[in-house]
Amino acid sequence: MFELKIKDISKQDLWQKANIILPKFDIEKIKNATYTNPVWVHFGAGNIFRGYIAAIVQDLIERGELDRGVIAAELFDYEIIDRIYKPYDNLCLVVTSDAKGNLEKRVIASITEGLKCDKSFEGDWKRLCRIFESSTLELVTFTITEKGYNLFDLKGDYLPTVKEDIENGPQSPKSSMGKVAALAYVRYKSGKKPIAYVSLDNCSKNGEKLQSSIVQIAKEWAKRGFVEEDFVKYLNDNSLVSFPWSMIDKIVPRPSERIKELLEKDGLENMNIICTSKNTYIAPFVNTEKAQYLVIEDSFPNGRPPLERAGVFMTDRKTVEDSERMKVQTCLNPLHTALAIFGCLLGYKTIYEEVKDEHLKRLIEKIGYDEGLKVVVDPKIINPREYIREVIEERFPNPYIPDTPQRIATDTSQKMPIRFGETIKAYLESPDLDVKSLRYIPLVIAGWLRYLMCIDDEGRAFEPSPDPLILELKKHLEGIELGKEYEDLEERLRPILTNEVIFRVDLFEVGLSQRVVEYFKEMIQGIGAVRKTLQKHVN
Ligand SMILES: NC(=O)C1=CN([C@@H]2O[C@H](COP(=O)(O)OP(=O)(O)OC[C@H]3O[C@@H](n4cnc5c(N)ncnc54)[C@H](O)[C@@H]3O)[C@@H](O)[C@H]2O)C=CC1
Ligand SMILES: O=P(O)(O)OC[C@H]1O[C@](O)(CO)[C@@H](O)[C@@H]1O
Repeated sequence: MFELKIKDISKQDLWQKANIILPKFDIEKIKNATYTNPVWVHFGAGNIFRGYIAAIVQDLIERGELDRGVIAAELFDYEIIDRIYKPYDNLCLVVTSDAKGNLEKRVIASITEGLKCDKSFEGDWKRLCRIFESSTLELVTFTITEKGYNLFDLKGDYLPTVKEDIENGPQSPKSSMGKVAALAYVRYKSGKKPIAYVSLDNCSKNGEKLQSSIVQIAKEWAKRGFVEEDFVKYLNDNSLVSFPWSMIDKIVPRPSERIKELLEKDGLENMNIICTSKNTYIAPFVNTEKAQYLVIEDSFPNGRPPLERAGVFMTDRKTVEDSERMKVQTCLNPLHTALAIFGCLLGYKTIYEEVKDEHLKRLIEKIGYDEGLKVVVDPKIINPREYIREVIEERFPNPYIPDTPQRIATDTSQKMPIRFGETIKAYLESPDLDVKSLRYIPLVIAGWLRYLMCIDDEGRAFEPSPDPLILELKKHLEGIELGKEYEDLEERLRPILTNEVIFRVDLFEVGLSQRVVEYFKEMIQGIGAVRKTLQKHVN
Protein backbone atom coordinates (compact mmCIF):
# COMPACT_ATOMS: atom_id res chain seq x y z
CA MET A 1 0.00 0.00 0.00
CA PHE A 2 1.15 3.54 -0.67
CA GLU A 3 -0.18 7.06 -0.45
CA LEU A 4 -0.41 10.11 -2.64
CA LYS A 5 2.14 12.00 -0.56
CA ILE A 6 5.63 13.36 -1.15
CA LYS A 7 7.09 10.75 1.24
CA ASP A 8 5.89 7.92 -1.02
CA ILE A 9 6.87 9.45 -4.37
CA SER A 10 10.32 7.90 -4.02
CA LYS A 11 8.81 4.36 -3.94
CA GLN A 12 9.07 4.27 -7.71
CA ASP A 13 8.50 0.54 -8.13
CA LEU A 14 5.05 0.75 -6.50
CA TRP A 15 3.91 3.55 -8.80
CA GLN A 16 5.38 1.79 -11.80
CA LYS A 17 3.58 -1.44 -10.93
CA ALA A 18 0.33 0.52 -10.72
CA ASN A 19 1.07 2.09 -14.09
CA ILE A 20 1.03 5.60 -12.65
CA ILE A 21 3.29 8.19 -14.25
CA LEU A 22 5.38 10.22 -11.78
CA PRO A 23 6.52 13.84 -12.22
CA LYS A 24 9.74 14.11 -14.19
CA PHE A 25 11.29 16.95 -12.22
CA ASP A 26 12.69 17.83 -8.83
CA ILE A 27 9.52 18.71 -6.89
CA GLU A 28 11.34 20.42 -4.03
CA LYS A 29 13.42 22.57 -6.37
CA ILE A 30 10.35 23.79 -8.29
CA LYS A 31 8.57 24.49 -5.02
CA ASN A 32 11.41 26.60 -3.65
CA ALA A 33 11.86 28.52 -6.91
CA THR A 34 8.12 29.29 -6.98
CA TYR A 35 8.15 30.44 -3.40
CA THR A 36 10.83 33.06 -4.07
CA ASN A 37 9.82 34.09 -7.57
CA PRO A 38 6.15 33.28 -8.15
CA VAL A 39 4.92 33.48 -11.70
CA TRP A 40 1.35 32.10 -11.70
CA VAL A 41 -1.51 32.19 -9.19
CA HIS A 42 -4.80 30.37 -9.78
CA PHE A 43 -8.07 31.19 -7.99
CA GLY A 44 -10.58 28.32 -7.69
CA ALA A 45 -8.83 25.19 -6.47
CA GLY A 46 -11.52 22.81 -7.87
CA ASN A 47 -11.53 19.91 -10.31
CA ILE A 48 -10.91 21.62 -13.65
CA PHE A 49 -7.92 23.46 -12.24
CA ARG A 50 -6.34 20.27 -10.94
CA GLY A 51 -7.25 18.19 -13.99
CA TYR A 52 -6.41 20.68 -16.74
CA ILE A 53 -4.58 23.89 -15.74
CA ALA A 54 -2.14 22.29 -13.29
CA ALA A 55 -1.44 19.58 -15.89
CA ILE A 56 -0.52 22.28 -18.44
CA VAL A 57 1.93 23.75 -15.91
CA GLN A 58 3.40 20.29 -15.34
CA ASP A 59 3.78 19.75 -19.11
CA LEU A 60 5.69 23.01 -19.41
CA ILE A 61 7.98 22.14 -16.51
CA GLU A 62 8.66 18.68 -17.91
CA ARG A 63 9.48 20.13 -21.33
CA GLY A 64 11.94 22.54 -19.74
CA GLU A 65 9.81 25.53 -20.75
CA LEU A 66 9.02 26.68 -17.22
CA ASP A 67 11.03 26.45 -14.02
CA ARG A 68 8.26 27.30 -11.56
CA GLY A 69 4.87 25.90 -10.65
CA VAL A 70 1.43 27.35 -9.94
CA ILE A 71 0.08 28.58 -6.60
CA ALA A 72 -3.53 27.61 -5.88
CA ALA A 73 -5.67 30.09 -3.95
CA GLU A 74 -9.20 29.36 -2.77
CA LEU A 75 -11.65 32.24 -2.38
CA PHE A 76 -14.73 30.40 -1.28
CA ASP A 77 -14.52 26.79 -0.14
CA TYR A 78 -11.62 26.46 2.30
CA GLU A 79 -12.38 22.80 3.05
CA ILE A 80 -10.87 22.02 -0.36
CA ILE A 81 -7.48 23.17 0.92
CA ASP A 82 -7.82 21.54 4.34
CA ARG A 83 -9.14 18.20 3.16
CA ILE A 84 -7.79 17.71 -0.36
CA TYR A 85 -4.64 19.83 -0.70
CA LYS A 86 -2.90 19.66 2.69
CA PRO A 87 -3.32 15.92 3.44
CA TYR A 88 -1.85 15.04 0.03
CA ASP A 89 1.00 17.61 -0.02
CA ASN A 90 -0.79 19.49 -2.86
CA LEU A 91 -0.38 16.48 -5.14
CA CYS A 92 -3.18 15.33 -7.42
CA LEU A 93 -3.71 12.14 -9.39
CA VAL A 94 -5.20 12.84 -12.81
CA VAL A 95 -6.91 9.91 -14.50
CA THR A 96 -7.53 10.60 -18.18
CA SER A 97 -9.53 8.27 -20.38
CA ASP A 98 -9.74 8.19 -24.12
CA ALA A 99 -12.76 7.06 -26.13
CA LYS A 100 -11.62 3.43 -26.03
CA GLY A 101 -11.45 3.46 -22.26
CA ASN A 102 -7.64 3.47 -22.07
CA LEU A 103 -6.65 5.14 -18.84
CA GLU A 104 -3.63 7.32 -18.24
CA LYS A 105 -2.81 7.88 -14.58
CA ARG A 106 -0.45 10.70 -13.76
CA VAL A 107 0.69 12.41 -10.56
CA ILE A 108 0.55 16.19 -10.86
CA ALA A 109 3.06 17.99 -8.64
CA SER A 110 3.06 21.42 -10.25
CA ILE A 111 0.85 22.98 -7.54
CA THR A 112 3.39 24.30 -5.07
CA GLU A 113 1.08 25.88 -2.47
CA GLY A 114 -2.61 25.76 -1.55
CA LEU A 115 -3.67 29.02 0.13
CA LYS A 116 -6.92 30.07 1.74
CA CYS A 117 -7.69 33.51 0.43
CA ASP A 118 -9.31 35.32 3.32
CA LYS A 119 -7.94 37.69 5.89
CA SER A 120 -9.12 35.40 8.70
CA PHE A 121 -6.30 33.04 7.62
CA GLU A 122 -3.66 35.58 8.43
CA GLY A 123 -0.60 33.66 7.27
CA ASP A 124 -2.11 32.76 3.91
CA TRP A 125 -3.43 36.29 3.33
CA LYS A 126 -0.02 37.80 4.09
CA ARG A 127 1.62 35.32 1.77
CA LEU A 128 -0.82 36.25 -1.01
CA CYS A 129 -0.04 39.94 -0.48
CA ARG A 130 3.70 39.18 -0.84
CA ILE A 131 2.98 37.19 -4.00
CA PHE A 132 0.97 40.06 -5.49
CA GLU A 133 3.84 42.45 -4.74
CA SER A 134 6.26 40.27 -6.61
CA SER A 135 7.61 41.63 -9.89
CA THR A 136 7.93 38.08 -11.27
CA LEU A 137 4.17 37.43 -11.11
CA GLU A 138 2.89 37.25 -14.69
CA LEU A 139 -0.61 35.84 -14.62
CA VAL A 140 -3.54 35.14 -12.34
CA THR A 141 -6.08 32.64 -13.67
CA PHE A 142 -9.60 31.84 -12.43
CA THR A 143 -12.06 28.92 -12.48
CA ILE A 144 -14.56 30.08 -9.86
CA THR A 145 -17.84 29.34 -11.74
CA GLU A 146 -19.87 32.07 -13.44
CA LYS A 147 -21.53 33.14 -10.20
CA GLY A 148 -18.13 33.79 -8.61
CA TYR A 149 -17.88 37.06 -10.59
CA ASN A 150 -21.32 38.35 -9.63
CA LEU A 151 -21.66 41.58 -7.70
CA PHE A 152 -25.42 41.89 -7.94
CA ASP A 153 -28.53 39.93 -7.01
CA LEU A 154 -31.45 39.36 -9.40
CA LYS A 155 -32.99 42.69 -8.44
CA GLY A 156 -29.82 44.52 -9.43
CA ASP A 157 -28.77 45.34 -5.84
CA TYR A 158 -25.27 44.64 -4.55
CA LEU A 159 -24.94 41.24 -2.86
CA PRO A 160 -24.62 41.70 0.93
CA THR A 161 -20.90 40.80 1.14
CA VAL A 162 -20.09 42.99 -1.85
CA LYS A 163 -21.97 45.89 -0.25
CA GLU A 164 -19.99 45.38 2.97
CA ASP A 165 -16.71 45.31 1.04
CA ILE A 166 -17.59 48.52 -0.77
CA GLU A 167 -18.35 50.28 2.51
CA ASN A 168 -15.30 48.91 4.34
CA GLY A 169 -12.60 49.39 1.71
CA PRO A 170 -9.81 46.97 0.74
CA GLN A 171 -8.68 46.20 4.29
CA SER A 172 -10.68 43.05 5.02
CA PRO A 173 -12.74 42.01 2.01
CA LYS A 174 -15.23 39.16 2.23
CA SER A 175 -16.61 38.75 -1.30
CA SER A 176 -14.61 36.93 -3.99
CA MET A 177 -14.32 39.96 -6.26
CA GLY A 178 -13.59 42.22 -3.25
CA LYS A 179 -10.62 40.01 -2.32
CA VAL A 180 -9.26 39.99 -5.85
CA ALA A 181 -9.66 43.76 -6.11
CA ALA A 182 -7.86 44.18 -2.76
CA LEU A 183 -4.94 42.06 -3.97
CA ALA A 184 -4.85 44.04 -7.22
CA TYR A 185 -4.58 47.15 -5.05
CA VAL A 186 -1.64 45.61 -3.17
CA ARG A 187 0.08 45.16 -6.53
CA TYR A 188 -0.73 48.70 -7.58
CA LYS A 189 0.73 50.08 -4.33
CA SER A 190 3.90 48.06 -4.81
CA GLY A 191 4.70 50.12 -7.91
CA LYS A 192 1.93 49.69 -10.48
CA LYS A 193 3.33 46.37 -11.56
CA PRO A 194 1.99 44.79 -14.73
CA ILE A 195 -0.18 41.65 -14.67
CA ALA A 196 -2.76 39.59 -16.62
CA TYR A 197 -6.00 38.44 -14.93
CA VAL A 198 -7.32 35.56 -16.99
CA SER A 199 -10.79 34.13 -16.45
CA LEU A 200 -10.98 30.51 -17.58
CA ASP A 201 -14.63 30.14 -16.70
CA ASN A 202 -17.20 28.85 -19.13
CA CYS A 203 -19.02 32.07 -19.92
CA SER A 204 -19.15 34.38 -22.92
CA LYS A 205 -16.76 37.33 -22.79
CA ASN A 206 -15.34 36.05 -19.51
CA GLY A 207 -12.48 38.58 -19.45
CA GLU A 208 -14.93 41.46 -19.75
CA LYS A 209 -16.97 40.04 -16.89
CA LEU A 210 -13.94 39.79 -14.58
CA GLN A 211 -12.70 43.26 -15.49
CA SER A 212 -16.05 44.93 -14.99
CA SER A 213 -16.48 43.38 -11.52
CA ILE A 214 -13.01 44.37 -10.28
CA VAL A 215 -13.19 47.85 -11.80
CA GLN A 216 -16.67 48.40 -10.32
CA ILE A 217 -15.41 47.69 -6.81
CA ALA A 218 -12.32 49.85 -7.37
CA LYS A 219 -14.54 52.73 -8.51
CA GLU A 220 -16.72 52.45 -5.41
CA TRP A 221 -13.59 52.47 -3.22
CA ALA A 222 -12.20 55.49 -5.07
CA LYS A 223 -15.53 57.30 -4.59
CA ARG A 224 -15.24 56.75 -0.85
CA GLY A 225 -11.58 57.77 -0.72
CA PHE A 226 -10.28 54.29 0.16
CA VAL A 227 -8.09 54.12 -2.96
CA GLU A 228 -6.63 56.60 -5.47
CA GLU A 229 -8.54 57.39 -8.70
CA ASP A 230 -5.30 56.37 -10.34
CA PHE A 231 -5.91 52.77 -9.20
CA VAL A 232 -9.00 52.68 -11.42
CA LYS A 233 -6.92 54.09 -14.28
CA TYR A 234 -4.26 51.44 -13.69
CA LEU A 235 -6.90 48.67 -13.92
CA ASN A 236 -8.13 50.11 -17.20
CA ASP A 237 -4.67 50.57 -18.70
CA ASN A 238 -4.20 47.59 -21.00
CA SER A 239 -0.44 48.10 -21.13
CA LEU A 240 -0.27 47.42 -17.38
CA VAL A 241 -3.29 45.28 -16.55
CA SER A 242 -5.02 42.98 -19.01
CA PHE A 243 -8.11 40.80 -18.79
CA PRO A 244 -7.69 38.39 -21.70
CA TRP A 245 -10.75 36.48 -22.92
CA SER A 246 -10.63 32.71 -23.17
CA MET A 247 -12.51 29.63 -24.32
CA ILE A 248 -12.04 26.49 -22.26
CA ASP A 249 -13.30 23.02 -23.12
CA LYS A 250 -12.65 19.80 -21.30
CA ILE A 251 -15.27 17.67 -19.62
CA VAL A 252 -14.22 17.20 -16.00
CA PRO A 253 -17.14 15.60 -14.15
CA ARG A 254 -17.33 14.98 -10.45
CA PRO A 255 -14.96 12.27 -9.16
CA SER A 256 -16.25 8.81 -9.94
CA GLU A 257 -16.60 5.87 -7.52
CA ARG A 258 -15.48 3.57 -10.30
CA ILE A 259 -12.13 5.38 -10.65
CA LYS A 260 -11.73 5.45 -6.89
CA GLU A 261 -12.12 1.66 -6.79
CA LEU A 262 -9.63 1.21 -9.62
CA LEU A 263 -7.05 3.28 -7.77
CA GLU A 264 -7.63 1.40 -4.54
CA LYS A 265 -7.08 -1.85 -6.42
CA ASP A 266 -3.76 -0.38 -7.52
CA GLY A 267 -2.83 -0.21 -3.84
CA LEU A 268 -3.38 3.50 -3.25
CA GLU A 269 -4.71 4.42 0.17
CA ASN A 270 -7.11 7.22 1.11
CA MET A 271 -8.72 7.86 -2.25
CA ASN A 272 -12.01 8.94 -0.67
CA ILE A 273 -14.35 11.30 -2.50
CA ILE A 274 -15.69 14.10 -0.33
CA CYS A 275 -18.53 16.56 -0.66
CA THR A 276 -17.69 19.74 1.25
CA SER A 277 -20.24 21.73 3.21
CA LYS A 278 -20.27 24.15 0.25
CA ASN A 279 -21.18 21.27 -2.04
CA THR A 280 -17.90 20.79 -3.90
CA TYR A 281 -17.45 17.15 -4.93
CA ILE A 282 -13.73 16.56 -4.90
CA ALA A 283 -11.18 13.81 -4.30
CA PRO A 284 -7.41 13.34 -4.26
CA PHE A 285 -7.87 12.30 -7.88
CA VAL A 286 -9.59 13.94 -10.85
CA ASN A 287 -11.21 11.95 -13.67
CA THR A 288 -11.38 13.54 -17.05
CA GLU A 289 -11.37 13.02 -20.81
CA LYS A 290 -8.44 13.32 -23.19
CA ALA A 291 -9.93 15.94 -25.48
CA GLN A 292 -9.16 19.50 -24.46
CA TYR A 293 -9.21 22.96 -25.98
CA LEU A 294 -7.95 26.15 -24.44
CA VAL A 295 -7.93 29.36 -26.47
CA ILE A 296 -6.59 32.53 -24.83
CA GLU A 297 -6.32 36.09 -26.04
CA ASP A 298 -2.62 36.87 -26.15
CA SER A 299 -2.37 39.97 -24.01
CA PHE A 300 0.09 39.62 -21.13
CA PRO A 301 1.69 42.91 -19.98
CA ASN A 302 4.26 41.20 -17.73
CA GLY A 303 5.07 38.33 -20.12
CA ARG A 304 3.79 34.77 -19.82
CA PRO A 305 4.91 31.15 -19.90
CA PRO A 306 5.07 29.68 -23.43
CA LEU A 307 1.59 28.21 -23.12
CA GLU A 308 1.43 27.34 -26.82
CA ARG A 309 4.11 24.69 -26.17
CA ALA A 310 1.52 22.87 -24.06
CA GLY A 311 -1.14 23.02 -26.77
CA VAL A 312 -2.88 26.25 -25.74
CA PHE A 313 -4.01 28.41 -28.68
CA MET A 314 -2.67 31.93 -28.07
CA THR A 315 -4.54 34.27 -30.36
CA ASP A 316 -6.55 37.47 -30.82
CA ARG A 317 -9.85 38.32 -29.14
CA LYS A 318 -11.96 37.70 -32.24
CA THR A 319 -10.65 34.15 -32.60
CA VAL A 320 -11.37 33.49 -28.91
CA GLU A 321 -14.90 34.79 -29.37
CA ASP A 322 -15.47 32.74 -32.53
CA SER A 323 -14.16 29.59 -30.80
CA GLU A 324 -16.39 30.21 -27.82
CA ARG A 325 -19.39 30.75 -30.07
CA MET A 326 -18.58 27.64 -32.04
CA LYS A 327 -18.46 25.54 -28.89
CA VAL A 328 -21.29 27.04 -26.85
CA GLN A 329 -23.73 28.09 -29.58
CA THR A 330 -23.47 25.36 -32.16
CA CYS A 331 -21.13 22.42 -31.80
CA LEU A 332 -21.09 21.15 -28.21
CA ASN A 333 -23.38 22.73 -25.68
CA PRO A 334 -26.66 22.71 -27.72
CA LEU A 335 -26.12 19.00 -28.33
CA HIS A 336 -25.42 18.48 -24.63
CA THR A 337 -28.61 20.33 -23.64
CA ALA A 338 -30.68 18.31 -26.15
CA LEU A 339 -29.34 15.12 -24.55
CA ALA A 340 -30.00 16.52 -21.09
CA ILE A 341 -33.68 17.27 -21.80
CA PHE A 342 -34.51 14.04 -23.63
CA GLY A 343 -32.30 12.04 -21.25
CA CYS A 344 -34.42 13.16 -18.29
CA LEU A 345 -37.64 12.39 -20.20
CA LEU A 346 -36.50 8.98 -21.38
CA GLY A 347 -35.08 7.86 -18.04
CA TYR A 348 -31.35 7.97 -18.83
CA LYS A 349 -28.83 8.39 -16.05
CA THR A 350 -25.64 8.91 -18.06
CA ILE A 351 -24.74 10.87 -21.18
CA TYR A 352 -22.69 8.03 -22.66
CA GLU A 353 -25.67 5.62 -22.56
CA GLU A 354 -27.77 8.22 -24.38
CA VAL A 355 -25.44 8.42 -27.34
CA LYS A 356 -26.05 4.69 -27.96
CA ASP A 357 -29.74 5.52 -28.49
CA GLU A 358 -30.14 5.78 -32.27
CA HIS A 359 -32.83 8.46 -32.10
CA LEU A 360 -30.93 10.67 -29.71
CA LYS A 361 -27.74 10.28 -31.65
CA ARG A 362 -29.56 11.21 -34.84
CA LEU A 363 -31.11 14.22 -33.12
CA ILE A 364 -27.75 15.66 -32.04
CA GLU A 365 -26.29 14.97 -35.47
CA LYS A 366 -29.13 16.94 -37.04
CA ILE A 367 -28.73 19.84 -34.59
CA GLY A 368 -24.98 19.97 -35.06
CA TYR A 369 -24.27 19.08 -38.69
CA ASP A 370 -27.52 20.22 -40.33
CA GLU A 371 -28.77 23.22 -38.41
CA GLY A 372 -25.70 24.45 -36.51
CA LEU A 373 -23.02 24.23 -39.17
CA LYS A 374 -25.01 26.46 -41.54
CA VAL A 375 -24.45 29.44 -39.25
CA VAL A 376 -21.28 28.58 -37.38
CA VAL A 377 -18.51 31.17 -37.37
CA ASP A 378 -15.40 29.21 -38.26
CA PRO A 379 -12.69 30.15 -35.76
CA LYS A 380 -10.10 28.74 -38.22
CA ILE A 381 -7.93 27.22 -35.47
CA ILE A 382 -10.45 24.40 -34.82
CA ASN A 383 -12.44 22.79 -37.62
CA PRO A 384 -16.13 22.92 -36.59
CA ARG A 385 -17.18 19.77 -38.52
CA GLU A 386 -14.31 17.74 -37.10
CA TYR A 387 -15.04 19.20 -33.67
CA ILE A 388 -18.69 18.01 -33.82
CA ARG A 389 -17.53 14.59 -34.99
CA GLU A 390 -15.20 14.29 -32.02
CA VAL A 391 -17.96 15.42 -29.64
CA ILE A 392 -20.50 12.90 -30.99
CA GLU A 393 -18.27 9.95 -31.79
CA GLU A 394 -15.63 10.14 -29.08
CA ARG A 395 -16.35 12.52 -26.23
CA PHE A 396 -20.03 12.02 -25.33
CA PRO A 397 -19.88 8.20 -25.72
CA ASN A 398 -16.88 7.87 -23.36
CA PRO A 399 -18.06 5.44 -20.64
CA TYR A 400 -15.33 6.61 -18.26
CA ILE A 401 -16.81 10.11 -18.13
CA PRO A 402 -19.71 9.62 -15.73
CA ASP A 403 -21.57 12.77 -16.74
CA THR A 404 -25.34 12.84 -16.32
CA PRO A 405 -28.25 14.44 -18.22
CA GLN A 406 -29.47 15.70 -14.85
CA ARG A 407 -26.23 17.69 -14.25
CA ILE A 408 -26.34 19.25 -17.71
CA ALA A 409 -30.10 20.02 -17.34
CA THR A 410 -29.24 22.41 -14.51
CA ASP A 411 -30.19 26.03 -15.34
CA THR A 412 -31.56 25.18 -18.82
CA SER A 413 -33.61 28.40 -18.85
CA GLN A 414 -30.36 30.34 -18.56
CA LYS A 415 -28.68 28.30 -21.30
CA MET A 416 -31.49 28.47 -23.92
CA PRO A 417 -30.64 31.93 -25.30
CA ILE A 418 -26.99 31.24 -25.97
CA ARG A 419 -27.35 27.57 -26.97
CA PHE A 420 -30.38 27.86 -29.29
CA GLY A 421 -31.53 31.49 -29.45
CA GLU A 422 -28.36 32.66 -31.16
CA THR A 423 -28.76 30.11 -33.95
CA ILE A 424 -32.41 31.08 -34.48
CA LYS A 425 -31.31 34.71 -34.67
CA ALA A 426 -28.54 33.90 -37.12
CA TYR A 427 -31.09 32.18 -39.41
CA LEU A 428 -33.34 35.23 -39.20
CA GLU A 429 -30.51 37.57 -40.07
CA SER A 430 -29.18 35.49 -42.95
CA PRO A 431 -30.40 36.46 -46.43
CA ASP A 432 -29.86 32.85 -47.58
CA LEU A 433 -31.55 30.94 -44.78
CA ASP A 434 -35.18 30.49 -43.81
CA VAL A 435 -35.80 30.36 -40.07
CA LYS A 436 -38.87 28.20 -40.74
CA SER A 437 -36.62 25.49 -42.14
CA LEU A 438 -35.44 24.76 -38.57
CA ARG A 439 -36.88 21.45 -37.37
CA TYR A 440 -34.64 20.01 -34.68
CA ILE A 441 -34.11 23.08 -32.53
CA PRO A 442 -37.93 23.46 -32.27
CA LEU A 443 -38.06 19.76 -31.37
CA VAL A 444 -35.68 20.38 -28.45
CA ILE A 445 -37.69 23.41 -27.35
CA ALA A 446 -40.86 21.30 -27.43
CA GLY A 447 -38.98 18.62 -25.49
CA TRP A 448 -38.05 21.22 -22.90
CA LEU A 449 -41.72 22.26 -22.51
CA ARG A 450 -42.55 18.59 -22.07
CA TYR A 451 -39.70 18.35 -19.50
CA LEU A 452 -41.25 21.26 -17.59
CA MET A 453 -44.29 19.05 -16.93
CA CYS A 454 -41.89 17.03 -14.70
CA ILE A 455 -43.40 13.74 -15.86
CA ASP A 456 -41.23 11.36 -17.84
CA ASP A 457 -42.21 9.35 -20.91
CA GLU A 458 -43.32 6.46 -18.71
CA GLY A 459 -45.73 8.80 -16.94
CA ARG A 460 -43.64 8.93 -13.76
CA ALA A 461 -43.05 12.21 -11.93
CA PHE A 462 -39.42 13.35 -11.70
CA GLU A 463 -37.61 16.09 -9.82
CA PRO A 464 -36.34 18.70 -12.29
CA SER A 465 -32.73 19.91 -11.98
CA PRO A 466 -32.19 23.25 -10.21
CA ASP A 467 -33.07 26.25 -12.36
CA PRO A 468 -33.80 29.79 -11.16
CA LEU A 469 -36.97 29.96 -13.32
CA ILE A 470 -38.31 26.47 -12.72
CA LEU A 471 -41.25 27.41 -10.49
CA GLU A 472 -42.40 30.19 -12.77
CA LEU A 473 -42.07 28.07 -15.91
CA LYS A 474 -43.75 24.99 -14.44
CA LYS A 475 -46.86 27.04 -13.68
CA HIS A 476 -47.62 27.41 -17.40
CA LEU A 477 -47.70 23.63 -17.81
CA GLU A 478 -49.88 22.96 -14.80
CA GLY A 479 -53.11 21.14 -15.56
CA ILE A 480 -51.82 19.63 -18.81
CA GLU A 481 -52.15 15.86 -18.66
CA LEU A 482 -50.88 13.05 -20.86
CA GLY A 483 -53.46 11.61 -23.21
CA LYS A 484 -55.80 14.62 -23.25
CA GLU A 485 -56.56 17.00 -26.11
CA TYR A 486 -56.24 20.76 -25.61
CA GLU A 487 -57.53 23.39 -28.00
CA ASP A 488 -55.74 26.29 -26.32
CA LEU A 489 -52.20 24.94 -26.12
CA GLU A 490 -50.75 27.76 -28.17
CA GLU A 491 -52.26 30.32 -25.82
CA ARG A 492 -51.16 28.45 -22.71
CA LEU A 493 -47.58 28.24 -23.96
CA ARG A 494 -47.48 31.79 -25.31
CA PRO A 495 -45.90 33.37 -22.19
CA ILE A 496 -42.91 31.04 -22.50
CA LEU A 497 -42.56 31.05 -26.27
CA THR A 498 -42.72 34.83 -26.57
CA ASN A 499 -40.09 35.37 -23.87
CA GLU A 500 -37.12 36.98 -25.58
CA VAL A 501 -34.95 36.62 -22.49
CA ILE A 502 -35.25 32.87 -22.87
CA PHE A 503 -35.03 32.50 -26.65
CA ARG A 504 -33.40 35.79 -27.74
CA VAL A 505 -36.46 36.18 -30.04
CA ASP A 506 -40.24 35.94 -29.82
CA LEU A 507 -40.95 32.50 -31.29
CA PHE A 508 -44.48 33.58 -32.26
CA GLU A 509 -43.21 36.59 -34.11
CA VAL A 510 -40.56 34.66 -36.06
CA GLY A 511 -43.01 31.93 -37.02
CA LEU A 512 -41.56 28.99 -35.10
CA SER A 513 -44.14 28.67 -32.34
CA GLN A 514 -46.59 26.65 -34.40
CA ARG A 515 -44.04 23.93 -35.06
CA VAL A 516 -43.00 23.85 -31.39
CA VAL A 517 -46.61 23.54 -30.28
CA GLU A 518 -47.30 20.79 -32.85
CA TYR A 519 -44.35 18.75 -31.57
CA PHE A 520 -45.41 19.37 -27.99
CA LYS A 521 -48.95 18.18 -28.80
CA GLU A 522 -47.51 14.96 -30.20
CA MET A 523 -45.38 14.49 -27.09
CA ILE A 524 -48.35 14.62 -24.70
CA GLN A 525 -50.43 12.02 -26.52
CA GLY A 526 -49.75 9.46 -23.78
CA ILE A 527 -47.13 7.10 -22.38
CA GLY A 528 -44.28 6.66 -24.89
CA ALA A 529 -45.30 9.69 -26.96
CA VAL A 530 -41.96 11.44 -26.51
CA ARG A 531 -40.16 8.45 -27.99
CA LYS A 532 -42.66 8.22 -30.85
CA THR A 533 -42.33 11.91 -31.69
CA LEU A 534 -38.56 11.72 -31.61
CA GLN A 535 -38.53 8.62 -33.79
CA LYS A 536 -40.94 10.14 -36.31
CA HIS A 537 -39.05 13.40 -36.73
CA VAL A 538 -35.42 12.33 -36.64
CA ASN A 539 -35.86 9.59 -39.19
N1 LIG B 1 -15.78 20.85 -15.01
C1 LIG B 1 -15.80 21.11 -16.29
O1 LIG B 1 -16.08 20.24 -17.12
C2 LIG B 1 -15.45 22.47 -16.79
C3 LIG B 1 -15.45 23.57 -15.97
N2 LIG B 1 -15.19 24.81 -16.48
C4 LIG B 1 -15.32 26.01 -15.65
O2 LIG B 1 -14.78 25.85 -14.37
C5 LIG B 1 -15.75 26.10 -13.38
C6 LIG B 1 -15.44 25.26 -12.17
O3 LIG B 1 -15.51 23.90 -12.52
P1 LIG B 1 -14.87 22.81 -11.59
O4 LIG B 1 -13.56 23.24 -11.06
O5 LIG B 1 -14.92 21.54 -12.33
O6 LIG B 1 -15.93 22.78 -10.40
P2 LIG B 1 -15.68 22.36 -8.88
O7 LIG B 1 -17.02 22.19 -8.30
O8 LIG B 1 -14.71 21.27 -8.79
O9 LIG B 1 -14.99 23.66 -8.25
C7 LIG B 1 -15.63 24.90 -8.23
C8 LIG B 1 -14.63 25.95 -7.80
O10 LIG B 1 -15.27 27.22 -7.87
C9 LIG B 1 -15.21 27.82 -6.57
N3 LIG B 1 -16.38 28.67 -6.36
C10 LIG B 1 -17.69 28.31 -6.36
N4 LIG B 1 -18.46 29.38 -6.09
C11 LIG B 1 -17.61 30.42 -5.91
C12 LIG B 1 -17.79 31.79 -5.58
N5 LIG B 1 -19.00 32.29 -5.39
N6 LIG B 1 -16.68 32.57 -5.48
C13 LIG B 1 -15.46 32.07 -5.68
N7 LIG B 1 -15.22 30.78 -5.97
C14 LIG B 1 -16.29 29.98 -6.08
C15 LIG B 1 -15.17 26.65 -5.62
O11 LIG B 1 -14.74 27.03 -4.35
C16 LIG B 1 -14.19 25.75 -6.36
O12 LIG B 1 -12.86 26.18 -6.22
C17 LIG B 1 -17.08 25.81 -14.09
O13 LIG B 1 -18.15 26.50 -13.52
C18 LIG B 1 -16.79 26.29 -15.49
O14 LIG B 1 -16.99 27.69 -15.59
C19 LIG B 1 -14.88 24.98 -17.79
C20 LIG B 1 -14.84 23.91 -18.66
C21 LIG B 1 -15.11 22.59 -18.21
O1 LIG C 1 -24.07 22.44 -19.52
P1 LIG C 1 -22.98 22.87 -18.59
O2 LIG C 1 -23.41 22.79 -17.17
O3 LIG C 1 -22.37 24.18 -18.96
O4 LIG C 1 -21.85 21.79 -18.69
C1 LIG C 1 -21.24 21.61 -19.89
C2 LIG C 1 -20.16 20.62 -19.88
O5 LIG C 1 -19.52 20.70 -21.10
C3 LIG C 1 -18.44 21.57 -21.03
O6 LIG C 1 -18.87 22.79 -21.55
C4 LIG C 1 -17.31 20.99 -21.82
O7 LIG C 1 -16.25 21.87 -21.93
C5 LIG C 1 -18.10 21.67 -19.55
O8 LIG C 1 -18.17 22.94 -19.08
C6 LIG C 1 -19.15 20.84 -18.85
O9 LIG C 1 -18.63 19.62 -18.48
